[in-house]
Amino acid sequence: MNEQQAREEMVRLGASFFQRGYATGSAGNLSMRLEDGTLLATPTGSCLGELVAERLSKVTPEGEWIGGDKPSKEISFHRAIYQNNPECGAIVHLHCLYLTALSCLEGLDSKNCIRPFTPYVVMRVGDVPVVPYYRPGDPRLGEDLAKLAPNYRAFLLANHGPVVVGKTLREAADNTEELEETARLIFTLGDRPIRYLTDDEVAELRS
Ligand SMILES: O=C(CO)COP(=O)(O)O
Ligand SMILES: [Zn+2]
Repeated sequence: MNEQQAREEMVRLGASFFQRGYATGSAGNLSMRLEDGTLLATPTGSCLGELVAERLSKVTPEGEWIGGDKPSKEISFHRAIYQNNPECGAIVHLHCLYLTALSCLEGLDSKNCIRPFTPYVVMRVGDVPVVPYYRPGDPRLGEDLAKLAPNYRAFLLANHGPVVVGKTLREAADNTEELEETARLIFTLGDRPIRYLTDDEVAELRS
């Protein structure tokens, strides 16, 4: 995918998230790694429903802003993930309703906040560790994500929302939606006893 195609894909998927209620107001940010290693990211304060291809931010892997509008305040955690996961080609961060609600619960398992009860999360994403709460834009988000990045494809920022990686923006978007639907199932099931997948069932999905 060339740079122009990447820009158009980011605008299209941002609008798709916004139109379907996964993104509201100016919350959330998206990024992609271009073929030459530079990063394309949504500008700070931008509405994902109204992105403009020519105004998307360009940033070097070292963090220098080289084009477009001022990048997201979370660009440092996006960079931290790219630097520590060579397979990562795109990142989605949203404040979508159910995953953000999950991120506000006490007592989450910080190694994996979504104990498997449906197969697709296991097949597409795997375990989802929790990053402790820091204010948006805090450099400690990047420090913690840098350590987790080599081993996971999604993360939940406590009291904030999900961060999901993919080889492509499409893959990161699909995985975000899978996780959001799973969080919705968690709240839909509520206090009813869940039959979680057994260790053998999870192992079969991972193999
Ligand atoms: O989600 C956000 C902060 O966590 C939005 O911030 P930006 O508008 O700077 O991308
Ligand atoms: Zn955020």
